[in-house]
Amino acid sequence: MKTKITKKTILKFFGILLLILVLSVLILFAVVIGRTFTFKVNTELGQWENATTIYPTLSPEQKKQLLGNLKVAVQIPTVSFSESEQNTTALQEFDQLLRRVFPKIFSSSLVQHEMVGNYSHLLTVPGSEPDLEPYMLLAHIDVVPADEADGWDTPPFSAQELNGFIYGRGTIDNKQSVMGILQALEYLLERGYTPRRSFYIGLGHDEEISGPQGAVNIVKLLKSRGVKLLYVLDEGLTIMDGVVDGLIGPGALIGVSEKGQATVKLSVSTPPGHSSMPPRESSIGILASAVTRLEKNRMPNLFGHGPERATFEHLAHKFGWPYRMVMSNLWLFSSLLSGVLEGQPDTNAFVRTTTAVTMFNSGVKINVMPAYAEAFVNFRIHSSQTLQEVLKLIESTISDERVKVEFVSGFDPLPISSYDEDTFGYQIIKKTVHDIFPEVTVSPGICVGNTDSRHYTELSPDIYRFAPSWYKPGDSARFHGVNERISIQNYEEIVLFYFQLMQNSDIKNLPGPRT
Ligand SMILES: CCCCCCCC/C=C\CCCCCCCC(=O)NCC(=O)O
Ligand SMILES: [Zn+2]
Ligand SMILES: [Zn+2]
Repeated sequence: MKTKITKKTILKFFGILLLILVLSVLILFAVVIGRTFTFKVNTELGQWENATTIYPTLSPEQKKQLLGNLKVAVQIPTVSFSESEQNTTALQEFDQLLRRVFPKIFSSSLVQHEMVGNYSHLLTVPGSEPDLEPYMLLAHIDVVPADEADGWDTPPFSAQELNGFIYGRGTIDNKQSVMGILQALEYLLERGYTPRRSFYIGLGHDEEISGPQGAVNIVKLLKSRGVKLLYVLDEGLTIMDGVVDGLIGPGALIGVSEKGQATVKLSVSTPPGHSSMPPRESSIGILASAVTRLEKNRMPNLFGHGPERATFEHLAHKFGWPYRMVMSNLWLFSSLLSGVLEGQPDTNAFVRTTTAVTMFNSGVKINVMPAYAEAFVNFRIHSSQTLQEVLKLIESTISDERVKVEFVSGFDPLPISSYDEDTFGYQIIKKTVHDIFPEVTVSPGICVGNTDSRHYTELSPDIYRFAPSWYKPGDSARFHGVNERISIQNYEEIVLFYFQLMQNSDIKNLPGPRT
């Protein structure tokens, strides 16, 4: 039998096709809108046990005292330049400062204090209930170098006050945590506090050069004592305010992992000669092209392959329209968001392995062709890539036999700590943020820099990187840059945060989800 294709059948076919198309668009639209108004992964827990026996407040005298202590801490130039270039005089002076300004801690029969690796500090505070697993707070004493000539508004080790801020190297990386943790403990001890849950405080003196003497030896000592930690909290991410378009109110990002690293040395050797008869390409030119290829061909955008997706999903309900629709529907809009994020250096660091050419040396005289040129490139590895994968990509991107590529140092990204409703450390940090900063939304994040806590993986699966410093537009340039500063009010909040965290950590069990 022959089928007859009439005009009517063709119109009918297209009619059905159009109907299917319209229906699909309507369904898609309904799903997107439905999720936009109902999507919330950031759940709150139910009724918390009250562990706050000492209310977090500061008297005017205490505010004056804690500020004075921070200033003196910033004035001591505890600079780490390299393993062989550390200011050991300053580190000794810092030790004396701690003993002087925290007399309760250093005289208390409760607190055990040990020096590790010569200048790092380990404090042990035993709890009244030894069965409760201990936790640990980390911070570091050393700072990166700072030169007033780079454009500081005040000398970097003067700790001067300007418009309600203390300026100085270390004010956000990381003396605010060192002093904040100890100040909180000092005030708790003054008010007769004894913890239920034991805890440790580790203050490294060489974090800025990877912690080979400080963190590494503290971990060795704790391991030799069979210590296991419920959670670890170190420096890291901060409270973002006004830096994420569309986010209503501030967001505290708790680093649940940190990026890996790879540092490679690139070098080119060519015969030297007279600059009046140069070859077509010099060693500098060949190396410059290789470095340019690395900068131009960035590592792939891997948004959604690591915990950075969870960051936006946990904040989704706090975004205004139309951002909220995007964040609640990343199954559809992930490439849109990843494209926007790669536009700024700080958000770009979230979505890919970053490439930073940090050193470039060559040449001896203006009329001599350079025999040798070298450059160092520092990569920060995204959670979903490995060191080996990155090294392969570097080779294939350079793809020039004249350029020697040598591996200098590196490590894989750190394991991802859990951030679900049953995870004690994450939930205690989140609760403490809410106690001290009620307007802040808490979300997991990836720490883009490295911290001493990366040495602690054998002691605990749950390592978090967060300090409650405010991070506002323009602040990214202050980390290791010029005009590092902290507001006086923020430093008071930091002391109260640790004061409350120590008490909150005394809670025995987490509440179940809110019903
Ligand atoms: C939702 C996205 C918002 C993006 C905001 C960017 C987050 C940046 C916030 C804080 C800076 C992170 C510093 C981390 C500590 C670094 C410690 C350090 O310097 N270590 C040495 C090293 O990494 O070389
Ligand atoms: Zn730091
Ligand atoms: Zn640093």
